[in-house]
Amino acid sequence: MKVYEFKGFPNPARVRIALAEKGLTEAVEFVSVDVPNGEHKQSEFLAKNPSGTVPVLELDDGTTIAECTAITEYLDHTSGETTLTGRTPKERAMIHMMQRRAEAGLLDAVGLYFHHATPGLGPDIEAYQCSEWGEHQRQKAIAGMHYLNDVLAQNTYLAGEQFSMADITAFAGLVFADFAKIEIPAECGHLKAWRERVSQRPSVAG
Ligand SMILES: N[C@@H](CCC(=O)N[C@@H](CS(=O)(=O)O)C(=O)NCC(=O)O)C(=O)O
Repeated sequence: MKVYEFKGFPNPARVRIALAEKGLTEAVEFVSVDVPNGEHKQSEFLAKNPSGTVPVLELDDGTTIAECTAITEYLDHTSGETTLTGRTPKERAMIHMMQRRAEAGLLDAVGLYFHHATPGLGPDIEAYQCSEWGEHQRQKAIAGMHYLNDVLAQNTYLAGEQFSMADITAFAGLVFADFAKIEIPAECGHLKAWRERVSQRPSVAG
């Protein structure tokens, strides 16, 4: 298997954490895509992922899988118990619900702020920007942090008492927030404690 990525970027980090959690890091070849210089928008990469984003998992039979949740589903079912995406119907539903809330309410909101209200990846890649929309997304990301903080006041992890794909998404969202200079509100103590807990995991600490 190959993973096309730009190391250190938030969404590729989601797949790297999932790989490490499943003990599959050594099973893949990482292929660097020069996102800052637009390689992901060239025809050769677009043939692998028409969305023009990283990461992409390429199987040995040539199948290409984009979207971190899809890649994580594949990896989770490739090695051992489905620890990241749920073992029972209820676990799976809760994990997918909380993953989507962390993705839409934090990670993607930070991404939209980055792309629309900052220079983002530069004028050659950011073909369309709307700074007002970007600023709205920054506010949405902060609201998302407060929501996740409230969830973590009741739960050890976002979907309950076990670490899951939802936590990986939220952790990447905070990585992106740091990069975009969106601070976790001081009153979000539960979110900060959860982040510290997650950052101690071998899959995250590296
Ligand atoms: N929903 C996608 C998001 C992927 C994504 O947006 N990747 C970013 C990299 S990251 O910085 O967000 O991690 C990208 O390729 N961006 C390229 C671009 O926006 O031109 C997924 O789950 O993989």
